[in-house]
Amino acid sequence: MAAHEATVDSVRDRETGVEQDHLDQVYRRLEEKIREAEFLMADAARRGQVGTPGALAERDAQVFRAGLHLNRLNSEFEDFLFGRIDLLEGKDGERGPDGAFTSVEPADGAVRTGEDGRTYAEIAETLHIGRIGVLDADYTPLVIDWRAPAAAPFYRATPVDPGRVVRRRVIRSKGRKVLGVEDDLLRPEMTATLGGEELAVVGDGALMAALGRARSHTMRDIVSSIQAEQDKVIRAPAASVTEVGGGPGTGKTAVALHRAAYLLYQDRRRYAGGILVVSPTPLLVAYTEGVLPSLGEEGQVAIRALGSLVDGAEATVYDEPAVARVKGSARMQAVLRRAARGALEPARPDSPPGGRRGRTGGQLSFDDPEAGPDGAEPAETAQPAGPVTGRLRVVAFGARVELGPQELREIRRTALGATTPVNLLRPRARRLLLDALWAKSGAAGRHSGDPELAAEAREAFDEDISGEPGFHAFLDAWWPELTPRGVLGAMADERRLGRWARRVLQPGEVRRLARSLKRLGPDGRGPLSVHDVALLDELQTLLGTPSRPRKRELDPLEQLTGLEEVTTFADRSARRRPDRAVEERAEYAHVIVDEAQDLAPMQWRMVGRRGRHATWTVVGDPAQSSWSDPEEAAGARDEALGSRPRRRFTLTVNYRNPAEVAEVAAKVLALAMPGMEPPEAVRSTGLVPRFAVAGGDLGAAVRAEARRLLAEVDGTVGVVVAMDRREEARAWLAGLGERVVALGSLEAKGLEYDATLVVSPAGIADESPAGLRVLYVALTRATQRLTVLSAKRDAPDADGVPDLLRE
Ligand SMILES: Nc1ncnc2c1ncn2[C@@H]1O[C@H](COP(=O)(O)OP(=O)(O)OP(=O)(O)O)[C@@H](O)[C@H]1O
Repeated sequence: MAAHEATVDSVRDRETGVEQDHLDQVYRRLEEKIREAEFLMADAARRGQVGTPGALAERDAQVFRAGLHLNRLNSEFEDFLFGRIDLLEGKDGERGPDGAFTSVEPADGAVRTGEDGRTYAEIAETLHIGRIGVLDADYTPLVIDWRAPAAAPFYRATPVDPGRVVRRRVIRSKGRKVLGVEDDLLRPEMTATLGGEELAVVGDGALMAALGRARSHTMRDIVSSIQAEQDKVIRAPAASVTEVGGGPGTGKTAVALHRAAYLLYQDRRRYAGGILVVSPTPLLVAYTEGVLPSLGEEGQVAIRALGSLVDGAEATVYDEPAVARVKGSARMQAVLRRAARGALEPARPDSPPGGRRGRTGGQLSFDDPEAGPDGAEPAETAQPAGPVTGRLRVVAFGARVELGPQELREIRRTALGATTPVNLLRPRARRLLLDALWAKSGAAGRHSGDPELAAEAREAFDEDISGEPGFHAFLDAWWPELTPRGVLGAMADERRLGRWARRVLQPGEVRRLARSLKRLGPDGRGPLSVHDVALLDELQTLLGTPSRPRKRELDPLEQLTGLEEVTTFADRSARRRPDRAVEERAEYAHVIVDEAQDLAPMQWRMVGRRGRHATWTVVGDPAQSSWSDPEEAAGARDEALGSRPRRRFTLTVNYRNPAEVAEVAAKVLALAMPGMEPPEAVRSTGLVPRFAVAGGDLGAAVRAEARRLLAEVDGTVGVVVAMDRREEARAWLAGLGERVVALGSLEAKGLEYDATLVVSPAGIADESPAGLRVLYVALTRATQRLTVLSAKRDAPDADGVPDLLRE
């Protein structure tokens, strides 16, 4: 036995040494490339001193390329090299651009059958797979980029369909040191030789080793162990819409992120238009945002939480479920459309119209246009008259001309008759006012016989009136520039909101919505919820932004030399905003939606606007949806994705939860979505979930159980409570260290922990109509251990199993 172990160890050491030699060779080559890049930089600097425009432009281009190259080479990734495949001879002898042979099928004579009936073959090609491709000086591939076609067999080959792959090896390394190797034999029946020696096989299960590893608060890439069904999604063609379904832990998020890196590799030029990854929560953004840099991709991908999609807005609060249901509903479109127009009118006679930007109006030479007894629209004219009354008076051609409330109302109605965004209608409104004043002045009649004279007189009239400060002040107050936040703030007035929501929302819904929007304050600047952000985006579209002349401040040196046309890579990098690698774009070339099942209709509209001309990858699991009206959301999703053809994939294996945890979660799935099959858990740990019951002091019980879990696992512990218990739970866990976090049920989405403590399942299930699905999410976060802690309302049995989780 001891002798056998010694042999295994020596094979392992020898094979580790083989890979160490290869990695050393790779680093020698990388060092050469770094020296080349540095030389290019220095050379470019010399050219810069020559100073002719041609030399400067050339310098810039060279510095840009060399800088990019250096950046990539200098970042020493963990697991830079992570894979190797040993291949049979291919059918045709052609090499691809990465230097590897292209054929997938073995050549006819690649495998011999011996007299003993066994099969034999010689390995014809060995490829190493890593995060970026490296060619030797003679163009032989030292490392193949994981996204290159030649790397696909590393992920795709299975014993049933091995193609040319005989042995697949996962190499573990740190910096420049190879730590170990793990092999899979794809043709175990075959005796294969490499350089005359029989192919060695080391270890079993690189995937299992990866899955068993302790978790931290950031997600790792899965580049060395992507599974075949996942690889198909990652490499699916970019065109139109790719939809990916699959239960918890099947790798949907991981696959979506790897797909972003793959698409950039495939067609960098096309995706220079940017890739947007939309995540439901900032916590999930923080958890996932390190994955792309670890794959060597940063610049073109923006990962944004739903509450951070609108420039300048950041959601910091949650709405209670009943309010969220109203704000997220597609019905809000109609309410916002009316609010965007209705907010032009003052709420009260002594206050400016809702949401106006800028000036206060000062001494206005006009009267409140909405006052007067003859309102054709009683709802909008219900404002009592006040210090500002409803008339516009100007002096033209020495005579007073006046427009009364009814005329002004007519003019506004005509101006609003166009579908153009409200703020962009101001010039039209101004023109209509001038038309009306002109007509009323009677001047048109005086020149009726001479159109040329009439046109001249009209021009002079317009100039006169427009030049009057009183006319400007009137226009500013009567048709102010509205802001989305301002309109949202105006909707906090229940009476006005009631008018705008008539026949769309129920009175109870209006009351709840207005109450919630009070948080924004009268100017709309208060804290926003995730759902408010989608409303702001809708309003932005309805209101529009009038164009303003842009001032660009020129560096005095630039003015002298015209040098602003020539910048270096370093200049541009320095100008980049430090907090956001990618400038906020209005639209993207590809949009990836993670946890798509959670998007409310208004959020789909917001995301849809960012991908009107994009290709899409949409990943999600309906069984985990926290949105209460899936049908309404499906309609909005269809609208956002349009008529593009769809390609659908389903991931079937749960890589996160051990079978013991998955079994408990499946009980809730059966209640939440009867008939839906859970994904199959890939491993089992023998660690049965614990059921505990809290006595009188729930906080003490949570703290004690969290302590116990912290002692049992090396990594993280997530404590999931109902949303309204979040603050309390944070206090319960105070001082227990950074490995443990308290999460509201909606915040647990997409995350995972070594151990999870789910507190009062019934409390979570009763939170909203989607509560059971939210509970299913909570129960599927653990990679090793799960404890369910019941309170009285959970009606636990003698074993502590709550009512919801019993057979
Ligand atoms: N091929 C793989 N190799 C190693 N780990 C994997 C693999 N596929 C998935 N995992 C791991 O499984 C866990 C779950 O993956 P991920 O979060 O992407 O799943 P998900 O389908 O998005 O889950 P959920 O629907 O619950 O959010 C992660 O830790 C991920 O790294």
